[in-house]
Amino acid sequence: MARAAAARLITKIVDAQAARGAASVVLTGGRNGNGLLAALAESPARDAIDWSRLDLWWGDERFLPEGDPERNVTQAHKALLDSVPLDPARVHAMAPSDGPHGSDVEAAAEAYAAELAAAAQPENHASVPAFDVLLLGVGPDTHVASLFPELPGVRETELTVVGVRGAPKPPPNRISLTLPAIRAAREVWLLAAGEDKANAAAIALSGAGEVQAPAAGAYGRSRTLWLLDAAAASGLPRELYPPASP
Ligand SMILES: O=C1O[C@H](COP(=O)(O)O)[C@@H](O)[C@H](O)[C@H]1O
Repeated sequence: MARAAAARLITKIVDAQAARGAASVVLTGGRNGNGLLAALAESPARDAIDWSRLDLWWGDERFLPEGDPERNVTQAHKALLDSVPLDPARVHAMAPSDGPHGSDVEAAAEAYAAELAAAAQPENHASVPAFDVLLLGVGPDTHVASLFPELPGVRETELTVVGVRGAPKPPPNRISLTLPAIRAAREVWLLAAGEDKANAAAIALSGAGEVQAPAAGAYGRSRTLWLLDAAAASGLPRELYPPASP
């Protein structure tokens, strides 16, 4: 799944750069997101990307000190970013808990919302850029980014970025794009690999509400793709399950 998703992402970035001069991708943390980045790092086709014309954003961040090994940005650097010639000014990490906003997670969220708004194209009448691809790892509890079932973040309809407190998965403090910001992306790709994602995929794709199953509320303006391996797809309703190959 990671290799297939990486191949798709390379093509999408190259196409966006050809069409619009630059591409923008929102990264996700977690096992599936980092697996995709590691597969991209290993792919010889990665050289087709003009890395200096790629904007990278994050869908969420674990609010921890700079360089903490559990931060999504730290893991992304290790998996891929340190090995490609990105323009550092185009790598838009969320603030750490020992950064300019200290431990104030709401202030850090507000600052990221301002950075997104400054990069938004006025013609789109949105307060975030029209991301080419927004990646989301689906958690076993159906969370996406740091929007967890029933927590206030998933109910947010005005703000584009929220501070999250009391997340059921450590660490409790996080920063997350909201569903309205996620839905401003041209394409949203949800990644689910492994048996522990089977229930989450089945629930989100069976008509669940987004407050109970945040993954159900994540979709893009032009396209929404669920990229699953066989184990994660094993609980899908029969009509969604791909026909067996001959
Ligand atoms: O904590 C997080 O978890 C989710 C999913 O992670 P996984 O390891 O279960 O694949 C991830 O999407 C999110 O970005 C991250 O902060």
